[in-house]
Amino acid sequence: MPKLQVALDLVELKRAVEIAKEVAEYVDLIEVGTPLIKSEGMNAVRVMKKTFRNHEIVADMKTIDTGALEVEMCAKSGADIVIILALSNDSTIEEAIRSARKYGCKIMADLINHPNPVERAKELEELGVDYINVHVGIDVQMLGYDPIEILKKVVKEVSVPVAVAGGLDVDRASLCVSLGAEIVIVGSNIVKTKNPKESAIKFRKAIDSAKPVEIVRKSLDEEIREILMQVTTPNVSDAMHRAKAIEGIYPIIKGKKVVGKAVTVYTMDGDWAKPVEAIDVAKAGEVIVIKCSGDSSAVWGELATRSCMNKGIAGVIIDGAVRDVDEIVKLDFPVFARKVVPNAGEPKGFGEINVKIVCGGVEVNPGDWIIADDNGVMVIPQKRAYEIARRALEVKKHEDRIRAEIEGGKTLAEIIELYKWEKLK
Ligand SMILES: O=C([C@H](O)CO)[C@H](O)[C@H](O)COP(=O)(O)O
Repeated sequence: MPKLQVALDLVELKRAVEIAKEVAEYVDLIEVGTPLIKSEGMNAVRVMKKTFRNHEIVADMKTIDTGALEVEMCAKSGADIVIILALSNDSTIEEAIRSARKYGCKIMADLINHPNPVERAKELEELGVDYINVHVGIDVQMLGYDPIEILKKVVKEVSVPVAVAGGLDVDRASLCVSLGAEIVIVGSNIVKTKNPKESAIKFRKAIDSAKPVEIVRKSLDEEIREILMQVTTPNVSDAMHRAKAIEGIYPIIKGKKVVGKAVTVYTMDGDWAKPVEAIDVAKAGEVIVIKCSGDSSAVWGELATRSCMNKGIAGVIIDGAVRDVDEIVKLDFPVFARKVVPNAGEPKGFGEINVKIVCGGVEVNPGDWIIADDNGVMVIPQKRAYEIARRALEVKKHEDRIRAEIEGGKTLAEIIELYKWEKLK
């Protein structure tokens, strides 16, 4: 039977124990994740062992040196399996194995970031590791990779049990088992969900009735759009290390959300020629972002909005002035602007379409992704759009779980151990 391992990648031990209690019935192995070990040390392993006597406890040390010492520490603290890095020198792996045999635990070698994972897996088997873990780490997952293709190759080459990890969802977990994985490791998609128990039950079912599910990937743009529709501008800002929104630009209609690639416009105060011409340039689902040299006369109004809607444009962001807002509200179309005025300017045709602009202190290039909601307008550089969208989704998942814990009656400071994590001076 395939085994399910929950990876507790948190930094707070109390929360980790609570989540582990919620899911214990449905998982076989409980992993003290690397962040938890770094935050709480061997005490985390001890507490997990004492709390979950019927489970195998895995210490994700990611050891790369002093194999014997690190394995000894973990084994004495109650770990049944210690994860070391396949990238380690052979002597570290051999020392870890010797120590494991002496202190009575098993070694799982993690292929994370190894340049030749299939060859290394064969060597690791020769060296005598007990498990091989085909793993794509969290940062690399954010670039769009998963462990499936490497897993397919590794399972054909080794006979030690193979574990798999790396942002697995229920379908991928099921697929991995059908491909031959014996341990499925799941972190985020159990631990960071609102209801870890429900999520663990879904994974349990999926791996116990594993099927070769076909994973159909959408186009990159479709994936980005789909993810951004699920998150908020605060999630995106957090994912970008608290990046700022376009300053001073807010929605004309509250409760609207805009997601799409930017068609940029530079124009003079009140000169509405280029903004209106941009409607002909933009494709359905795109967002027109207009930088005006001033905001005393409107460059946008009701008729432009109607024209925009005919083309299926997702929204308009104006670093300048708009008018006819009563009509725009009736049309229910998302327009964000710096200022509302009654007077329009003249269509003179100064400016450019699809050039670099700077709106409210933020650079916007054609093709950058825009996400706008009641909090403001965030710009995501095109090159990093997929990664930032994925990271924003992780932020959202983390918040979903914290929200559920607040609903359980705790304070935010308690949950995230705020006082402990204040910067030491
Ligand atoms: O090992 C892990 C990662 O390197 C952080 O320590 C994770 O536990 C592993 O990737 C499983 O978590 P998800 O990828 O979130 O499922």
